[in-house]
Amino acid sequence: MISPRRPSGVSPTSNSMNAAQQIIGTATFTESPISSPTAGDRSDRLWESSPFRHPLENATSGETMSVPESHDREQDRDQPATATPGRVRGGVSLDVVRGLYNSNTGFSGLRRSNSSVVYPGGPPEFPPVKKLNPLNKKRILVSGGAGFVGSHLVDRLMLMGHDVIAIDNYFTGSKTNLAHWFGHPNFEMIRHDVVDPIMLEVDQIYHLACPASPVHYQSNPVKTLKTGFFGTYNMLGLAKRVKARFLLTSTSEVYGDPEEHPQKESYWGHVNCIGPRACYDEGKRVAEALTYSYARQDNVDVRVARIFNTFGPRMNWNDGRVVSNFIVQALKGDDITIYGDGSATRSFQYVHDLVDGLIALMDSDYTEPVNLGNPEEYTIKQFADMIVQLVNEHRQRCGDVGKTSTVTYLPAVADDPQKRKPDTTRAKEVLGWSPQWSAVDGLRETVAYFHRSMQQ
Ligand SMILES: O=C(O)[C@H]1O[C@H](OP(=O)(O)OP(=O)(O)OC[C@H]2O[C@@H](n3ccc(=O)[nH]c3=O)[C@H](O)[C@@H]2O)[C@H](O)[C@@H](O)[C@@H]1O
Repeated sequence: MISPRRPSGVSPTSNSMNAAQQIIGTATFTESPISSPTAGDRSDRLWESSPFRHPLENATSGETMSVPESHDREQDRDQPATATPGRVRGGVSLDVVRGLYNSNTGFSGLRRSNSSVVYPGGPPEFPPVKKLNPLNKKRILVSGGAGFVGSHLVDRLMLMGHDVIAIDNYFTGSKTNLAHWFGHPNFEMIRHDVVDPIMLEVDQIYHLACPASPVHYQSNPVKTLKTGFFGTYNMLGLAKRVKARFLLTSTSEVYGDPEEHPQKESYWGHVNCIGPRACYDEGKRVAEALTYSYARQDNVDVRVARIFNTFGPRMNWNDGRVVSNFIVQALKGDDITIYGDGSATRSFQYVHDLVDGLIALMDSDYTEPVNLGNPEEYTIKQFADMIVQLVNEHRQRCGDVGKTSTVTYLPAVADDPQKRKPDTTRAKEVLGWSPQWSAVDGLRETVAYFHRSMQQ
């Protein structure tokens, strides 16, 4: 394990003195929980012990869902994630989190602040953030904060009561994803491209900025490589200067088309360094190399998450990745486009699990790479069948009659990894983290989100 040398007197977990400490010294404050129906229980790990309902028997809504016949549950027996957590990390209510991406949120900060400088309808209404003891309140930078994963991370950190600065160049991110925080005193949004340096005072840096969809990152491969190298270099330089803890969001793509299955963190990978995916895969590999070089040479306090396929609300319709492509195609009744023969495999994790894992990793002492993914593995054909079935069931519930999609096979894409499944033993051991959402359960919410977005 790499153990960066720290200045004496700085504990490994406290990082450097946080911004709040610098301002208010040692005054003591009492933290108050967020004002939600379930407020009062502030355990970060409540979801780990709660007797949650099985996701396929949603007692609240009365909905039931059948597991697609084509998916062999046996293959998941090592990691059955079959619970829908009622809360997510940070003692935050899942209902509050959901409210931030569902249209009927009632949180109208942007609308009201824009209506008039004197707020005729009252002051802006924001989602309920925790009031943190300033000793625990951190100033946190999220690069790529307006993107799909970044915006969910910003939501969570804001609800937990931290000061959050999001930077984004809006190449794939969108201001709309964070509009509910505009004007909040704990939040700042900066248009900035990480390939250029930026000066900020922060305690923690979550470095997410980089397009992740093969369609996007291959559209400008030189820019993708610049983002991988210079973006990470600039964020690490900032971390070094202000002694912030730095977390790199790396990827399962560092394993390339793997010859080891499932993939452990110790696997060095099988990447074609001159292929069409190299701009992303090698960009992330050099980002990891830079990260550990700064740790060894300059004592930067680093964390590295290797993220496996992730999906959820706020994915772009035109993202180009398999989850959004298949859901949009199925909702429209269009053909489901399988590249190749459909035998390639992927393992899909819901975005809330990923955010839980990122925060757990940042707050841990562990400095080596950690896989964050859901080991539930599907062939792409199984996945297509499952999406068609989930979309049909959703439409039936909504009384929305539509054409059922059929599958069409297109030529395989170059260097497409043939199998992918995370070994999450390390995350379980060092973070106490494992996915809480089954793919089916997350997909059900995602299908509902895309359907609502289409109707709007
Ligand atoms: O979703 C992610 O998190 C990952 O997405 C991509 O990796 P990849 O697994 O290739 O993602 P997809 O483009 O979603 O492809 C998954 C599989 O579905 C197939 N696919 C995709 C889209 C489609 O319309 N049809 C289809 O058959 C692909 O050929 C591939 O076999 C990125 O390269 C990763 O960095 C990122 O972490």
